[in-house]
Amino acid sequence: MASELQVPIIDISGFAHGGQAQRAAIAASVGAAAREIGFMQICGHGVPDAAIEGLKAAIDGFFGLPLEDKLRCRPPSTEINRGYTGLRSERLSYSLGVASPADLFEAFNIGSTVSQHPGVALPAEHFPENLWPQQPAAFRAQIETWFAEAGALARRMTRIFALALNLPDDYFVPFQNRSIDTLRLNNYQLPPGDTRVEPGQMGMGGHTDYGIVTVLWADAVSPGLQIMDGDGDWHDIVPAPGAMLINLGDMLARWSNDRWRSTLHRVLPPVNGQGRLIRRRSAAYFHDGNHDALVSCLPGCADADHPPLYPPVTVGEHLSFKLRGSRGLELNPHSEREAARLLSGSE
Ligand SMILES: O=C(O)CCC(=O)C(=O)O
Ligand SMILES: [Fe+2]
Repeated sequence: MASELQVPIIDISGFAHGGQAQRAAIAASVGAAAREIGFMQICGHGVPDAAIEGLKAAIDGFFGLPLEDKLRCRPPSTEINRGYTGLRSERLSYSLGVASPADLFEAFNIGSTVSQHPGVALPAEHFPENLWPQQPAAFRAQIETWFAEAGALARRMTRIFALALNLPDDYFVPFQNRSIDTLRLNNYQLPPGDTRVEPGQMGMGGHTDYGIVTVLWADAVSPGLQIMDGDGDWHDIVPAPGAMLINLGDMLARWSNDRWRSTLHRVLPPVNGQGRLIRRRSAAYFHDGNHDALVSCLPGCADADHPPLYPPVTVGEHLSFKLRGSRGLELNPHSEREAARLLSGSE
């Protein structure tokens, strides 16, 4: 049985304008959560309630459309991480090279585009234009507001991370000033009467997030999100009222040589123990870093007893392998460490 794990709640409101001691105390709490769990709940995050209400309305409005309207927002190929992806079309565990049945979520993806960076040469594959639906009318404005708020919070977190790693607070800026950022709106909802769940099938299969940091808004619905601890046991996570979940991605695990965790997580199928359908929503903002940022072990995170665990990789290469797995359904052969953790975990 999965038990609930206390994910620390950290108030970061004093970070922007607080004194040195206050900033150091916040960085110490964030560093401890990054080391011990890889997930934290942030309050004092500065994201207005109205932006959260707008996000929820946009999710409800879009996913409530008839299927044929949603299918009109599908990208021309799975290589384009934009627009609508239907139920049972992705398999997140493939991003780690682990086979599983198709995931029981539908999603809508939005991201940074080439046109937002005029005069900068960026690879179109990582910055495709967005595929906005015509309806609901307010969707685009609500989602663009959320994208800006979550992106600002992600960048605020990277300053705190830098201090917690004994680096200047702007250390990560050269790795993130043209960052590939994507927002995935997730809707875990089976159509009425369709309670088919295959053995091992998940709402979203076990995976780590691919980039630097994820800002996750999620419904306080359980069973839902689970994270794996260091012993391979899964724990239910329900966000505290008003808190935003923050989890570290693979880039911070690689930079820190696994001192910090890119925690495995998954979402259980949207059906409760009695076979009743339960709906759950989430919005994951992935702050992934510049496509050409070369990520290798940070100074101070390796020594004779702790040699670097990962070869250097660019953000762009890493994302391509991961997305070819989860979206293209080609098992990723480059994630042995994380795959071994997923396979050794409890059911
Ligand atoms: O739905 C959730 O709570 C988690 C979503 C997630 O892990 C993701 O989109 O990467
Ligand atoms: Fe995730």
